[in-house]
Amino acid sequence: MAKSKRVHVAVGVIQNPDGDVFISRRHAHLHQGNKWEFPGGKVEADEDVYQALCRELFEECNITVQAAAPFTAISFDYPDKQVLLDVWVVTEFDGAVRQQEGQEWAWVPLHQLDAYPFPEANQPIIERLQAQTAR
Ligand SMILES: Nc1nc2c([nH]c(=O)n2[C@H]2C[C@H](O)[C@@H](COP(=O)(O)OP(=O)(O)OP(=O)(O)O)O2)c(=O)[nH]1
Ligand SMILES: [Mg+2]
Repeated sequence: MAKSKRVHVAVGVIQNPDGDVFISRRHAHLHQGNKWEFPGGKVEADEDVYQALCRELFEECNITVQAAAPFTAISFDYPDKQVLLDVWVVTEFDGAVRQQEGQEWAWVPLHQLDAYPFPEANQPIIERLQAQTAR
């Protein structure tokens, strides 16, 4: 399949002061439905990935991102879709995180992320987050 078919997705890792990560459960009818996800969505034609991250996190979580750092990028081929997950750690934001799209949500300690079924592409993201805080 042509490389141009790959969907570029901005993904945000949002942590609270305890280090717990905010995740939501994808609606059943969507691609990778019922799996848990980090907030985010597709980069639109008129924006760069950081703009997409800010827009998606406002739309989905009601926060205004003030600063974020690139964390990792995962290119993954599902049988039905090719994605590039452009993952950022949100380091500063205004507002209180609130799921805006009726999805189930949770704040989860890093070591408990394995208990939540994520899309296959997320596995290296989760491992890397957990490795950072392993002691
Ligand atoms: N947001 C997000 N998407 C993920 C993750 N892991 C993963 O494989 N994906 C995939 C699922 C989808 O194919 C794609 C993101 O699409 P999306 O449905 O969230 O896009 P969007 O928010 O722009 O939604 P829409 O406007 O198309 O309704 O990336 C993840 O952790 N977070
Ligand atoms: Mg989304």
